[in-house]
Amino acid sequence: MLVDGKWVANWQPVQAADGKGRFIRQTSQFRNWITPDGSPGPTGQGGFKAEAGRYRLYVALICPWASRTLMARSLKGLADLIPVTVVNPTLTDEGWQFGGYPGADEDPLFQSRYMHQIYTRADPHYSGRATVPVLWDMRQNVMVSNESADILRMLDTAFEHLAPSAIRLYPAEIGAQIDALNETIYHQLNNGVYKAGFALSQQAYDEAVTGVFQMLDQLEARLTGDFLFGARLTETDIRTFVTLIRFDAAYHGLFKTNLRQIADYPRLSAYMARILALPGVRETVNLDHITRGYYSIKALNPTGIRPVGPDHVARLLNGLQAG
Ligand SMILES: N[C@@H](CCC(=O)N[C@@H](CS)C(=O)NCC(=O)O)C(=O)O
Repeated sequence: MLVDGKWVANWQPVQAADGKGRFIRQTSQFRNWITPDGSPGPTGQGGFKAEAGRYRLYVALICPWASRTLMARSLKGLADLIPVTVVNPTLTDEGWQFGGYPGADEDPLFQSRYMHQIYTRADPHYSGRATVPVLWDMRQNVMVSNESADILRMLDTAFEHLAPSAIRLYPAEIGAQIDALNETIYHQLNNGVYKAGFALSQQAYDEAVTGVFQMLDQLEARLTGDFLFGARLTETDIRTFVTLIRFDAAYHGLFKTNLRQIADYPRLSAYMARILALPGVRETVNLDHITRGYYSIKALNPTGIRPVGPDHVARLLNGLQAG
C-alpha cells in the first residue's frame, strides 16, 4: 500500500482486520462525480462535466468491483465515449501492474508500470491501497473516483444527453429498495466471499461463509422473474452478477466458499446466463484473467498453481463466443 505517497511493504490482500480476524475493506477516498453540466454530485468537487473521450476507466478484469463499472459502461452504450485500460491480472508485490499479459494494456496516459503510480499522480501524498476501478479525468489529469458504487450511478445518468439509453439501472421510484438489497448483497455476498477468503480466524470464516450461502439461498427463492426487481434490469443485478460469474471458478476453491456451487442453484444459474446474454455483457467477462488473477494471490496460493476446472463456467462462456 501507499503511505504518504510512498509504496511500503509487499502487497498483501489483508491490511486491516478486526480483533476477531475479520477482513476489513478500506473506504474509497476519491469521491467526485461526473454530471451532465459539471455541477457537483452527492460528494466531492464539481467540475466534471460529461464529455465524450474526456474520461478513462482503469480496470482489472479479475475484479468484481471494476467489472461492475465495465458492465454499466457496456449496457449504457458508453463504450465509444469512455475508453478503458485493463491491468495485468496477476497481483505483484507492488499491486496492479500494466501490460505483460494477453488482454492487459500498457498505461496509455503516463506509461506507468504500476497502478499505484496513478494514485500518486492524483495525490502525491496518498495513503491507502491502489485499487481498481479508477475513473480518470484526462482533461484535468485528476482522479474523479475510485468507488465503483458511485461510478455505476454516474454512468447511469451523467451521459444521457450524449448517449440516450433505454436502460435505467437505478430508477428513482425503487431507489430505496435497491439501496436496501444492495446493502445486504454487498455484506453477505460481494464482500462476503472476500471475508471468507481473507478470514484470519475460523470464527471469521464461519460467519462469512454462513452469510454467503444464506444470501444465495435467499436470492434463489427471490428470483421468480427475470431479474431481482422483476422484469427490469437494475444495478443490483450487475452487482450480483459479477460475484456469481466468479463464484464457481474462483471463490468456491480459493476462498473456500464450497458448501455449494452456483451450478447447484437452478434459478441463479439461469439468471446468470440471462444476464450474460445481454448485449455487451459477455465482452466484460474474461475467465482467464479471473482464474489467473485470483490464483496469483500468494497469501492464499503460494505456488500460483491454477486449477484446471471447473469447466462448466468455461462452457457457458464459450457457448456465448470468446471474449
Ligand atoms: N470500494 C472499492 C473496492 C475496490 C477494490 O477493492 N478493488 C480490488 C480488486 S477486486 C483492488 O484493487 N485491490 C487492490 C488492493 O487492495 O491493493 C470499489 O468498489 O470500487
